[in-house]
Amino acid sequence: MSVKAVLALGSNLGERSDTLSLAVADLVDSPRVRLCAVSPVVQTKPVGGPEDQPDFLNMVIEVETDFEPHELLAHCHAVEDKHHRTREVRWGPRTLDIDIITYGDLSMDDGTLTIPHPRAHERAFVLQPWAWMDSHATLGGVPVGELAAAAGDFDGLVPFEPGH
Ligand SMILES: Nc1ncnc2c1ncn2[C@@H]1O[C@H](COP(=O)(O)OP(=O)(O)OP(=O)(O)O)[C@@H](O)[C@H]1O
Ligand SMILES: Nc1nc2c(c(=O)[nH]1)N=C(CO)CN2
Repeated sequence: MSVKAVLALGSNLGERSDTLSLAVADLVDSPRVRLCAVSPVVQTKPVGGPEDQPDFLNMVIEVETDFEPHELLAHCHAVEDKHHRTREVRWGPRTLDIDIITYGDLSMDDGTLTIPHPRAHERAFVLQPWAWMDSHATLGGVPVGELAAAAGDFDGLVPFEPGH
């Protein structure tokens, strides 16, 4: 049985825009994942972690998949690893981060995987591109555009214009 899932991607090291494009292609380069929707890319101020790290590019995608949640997480980690993701500093700079935001209407927390993502509701860098991708999307019953506007990092977000 297939389920719709929302994935959030972020990059603040290297060729950020290329990395996001390649990562989307890698994520859907599986017969078990189908791309349904892609958000605009936004440039965002880093939230948490070291203050001197570069700005992020962020985006979200919606996929349809028959991966179980942990299989999908492993698939995301494999794509992160392909793009040389390292894990040294919590919320530190990274070439690529992929988070599972929602998986159908599943709610789970088994210590390794929490769905919906536990910080998504307070992150404009996830919520605003999501609202632009899907104007009807809700999280916890609230329109994601409303959550984005109320998020502390909303003012640090601008549409990304390649070449600027
Ligand atoms: N919904 C989720 N999506 C992705 N990873 C998750 C999720 N829930 C729990 N995790 C766990 O979080 C671990 C750390 O993930 P990661 O290194 O991407 O964190 P982070 O991006 O630095 O911080 P944050 O979790 O705040 O986005 C993963 O290995 C995974 O086991
Ligand atoms: N702007 C921005 N800040 C972050 C991001 C991110 O993707 N964008 N990811 C984090 C950990 O997942 C922590 N902080």
